Amino acid sequence: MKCNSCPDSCETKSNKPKQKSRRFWAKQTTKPSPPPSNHPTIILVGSPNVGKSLLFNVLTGSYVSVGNYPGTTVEVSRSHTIIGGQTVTMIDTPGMYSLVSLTEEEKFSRNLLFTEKIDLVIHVIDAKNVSRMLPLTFQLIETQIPIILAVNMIDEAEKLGIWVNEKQLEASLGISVVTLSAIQKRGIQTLTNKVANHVFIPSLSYSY
Ligand SMILES: Nc1nc2c(ncn2[C@@H]2O[C@H](COP(=O)(O)OP(=O)(O)OP(=O)(O)O)[C@@H](O)[C@H]2O)c(=O)[nH]1
Ligand SMILES: [Mg+2]
Repeated sequence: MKCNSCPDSCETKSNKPKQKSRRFWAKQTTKPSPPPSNHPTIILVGSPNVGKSLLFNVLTGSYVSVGNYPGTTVEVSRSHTIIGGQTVTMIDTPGMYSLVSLTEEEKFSRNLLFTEKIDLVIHVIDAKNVSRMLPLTFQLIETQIPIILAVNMIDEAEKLGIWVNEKQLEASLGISVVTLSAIQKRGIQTLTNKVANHVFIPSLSYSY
């Protein structure tokens, strides 16, 4: 559209090239689900900026972007890895605060839980803000998909004098809990042991 009061080169509102919003980008790049494989599927979910992608990289040896700001991940990443001697499919997701989702990214993550055959959810939370992140844990428990609560960033929490009692949390929530630091690779072996127990020896898992 031409602007009547300015030279031709003027960019009126409607002439301006439209920028791709992050939501648009997320919509376009999230790949459709691949055909179902026989491997157990494990999905990493949680609020933005809690370390899901770094944990995904540590667990799978892949490289997906990690950044110190919420919303780094805008597309779903998948990778195969060996846990307990067997192949599993691991999925990294955009951050979400709630299953009652509002943003496009949150909807992607939530929909994956209900459209794919998920064998285990790893809910990643920040050890510095456990109580703030538990509402999503409760919502995930309600889905009845087996769940492990991964309390990440214990290195930062410890510096602040915050100590997360894994056993106490397990007892009060009735689910497996692992405290870890993805950046220091602490707690990773405990996590993979618990993942293997859930996925390959379901009788050893918690029942809700
Ligand atoms: N100190 C510390 N930093 C961590 C740890 N895990 C992740 N981080 C840092 O936290 C920031 C966020 O990590 P990401 O893996 O991008 O977080 P995310 O949950 O994938 O974030 P979104 O993609 O926005 O949902 C990065 O700067 C990581 O290096 C940890 O255990 N300790
Ligand atoms: Mg991420």
